[in-house]
Amino acid sequence: MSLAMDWRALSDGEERWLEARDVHLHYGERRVLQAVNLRAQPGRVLALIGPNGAGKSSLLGVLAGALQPSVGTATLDGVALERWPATELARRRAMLSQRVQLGFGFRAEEVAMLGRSPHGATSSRSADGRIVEEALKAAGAWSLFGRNYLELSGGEQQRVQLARVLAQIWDCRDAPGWLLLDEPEAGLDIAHQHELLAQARQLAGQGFGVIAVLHDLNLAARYADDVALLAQGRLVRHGGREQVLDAPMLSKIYGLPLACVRDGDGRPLIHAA
Ligand SMILES: Nc1ncnc2c1ncn2[C@@H]1O[C@H](COP(=O)(O)OP(=O)(O)OP(=O)(O)O)[C@@H](O)[C@H]1O
Repeated sequence: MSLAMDWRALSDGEERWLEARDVHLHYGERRVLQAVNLRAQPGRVLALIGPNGAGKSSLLGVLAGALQPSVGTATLDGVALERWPATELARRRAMLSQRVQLGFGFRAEEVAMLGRSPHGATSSRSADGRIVEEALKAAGAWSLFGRNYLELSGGEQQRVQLARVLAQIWDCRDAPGWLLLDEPEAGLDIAHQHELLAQARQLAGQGFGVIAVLHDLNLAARYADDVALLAQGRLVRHGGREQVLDAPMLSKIYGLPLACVRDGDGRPLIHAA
């Protein structure tokens, strides 16, 4: 994989992060997020965890610029997301949503090519074709080349969608790209779950910022650098995975007795006690 990351040469003083600043979000009368302050750093994987309905997808939507907070703001590089030109923002961050419906029988590579649409004026067809090939390979979807998307299994479709979002931010050059994943492991078998998150880790190693909503605490323990725990719309804890994946705290938040053991590499493994 070849990714140019000239942004590393930028001065340390630059605000190169994705941030929620005092974010409140309401759906009508329903209060979904309250006073959330969260800063995600490029080069790291941040897992958003918490019970059903805690507000994880909503927060991801705010950080993607897809949802406008009722109060507060989300910023990229210190600039409010709503002030970013749509095309510029699309080149910098890509979001893999939980359920992506497609009405047409596109082939897998055509779906991945949709990720290149924000680059129309600045990228050649041959460059786009090469990037789509690399993205399909990175997403474990190269074997699906030529297949009708509507005839793929849910997990196969998920891998093609991952290729689409990878293709969207593949060639970020001037600043770190951001990959926002909403329950990316849903519908994937265990091998592909680990493959996807290993890929996310690899991208973080190359300077991308990755934020993933994860229900599986052990995937978070294995692949995340940082973890943000949400409950009832509030950010309960945010920090390194060792700090946040704390069995007593998680037991309280999830309402289930949980215990923590260590795997052979010393990483926490959370299980029902
Ligand atoms: N479009 C909407 N209209 C009204 N309420 C909504 C809407 N979307 C989400 N909600 C509500 O907002 C709250 C937070 O939802 P959200 O999907 O962000 O939670 P979550 O932590 O991602 O949940 P899950 O783990 O179940 O996916 C829930 O109570 C949900 O019912």
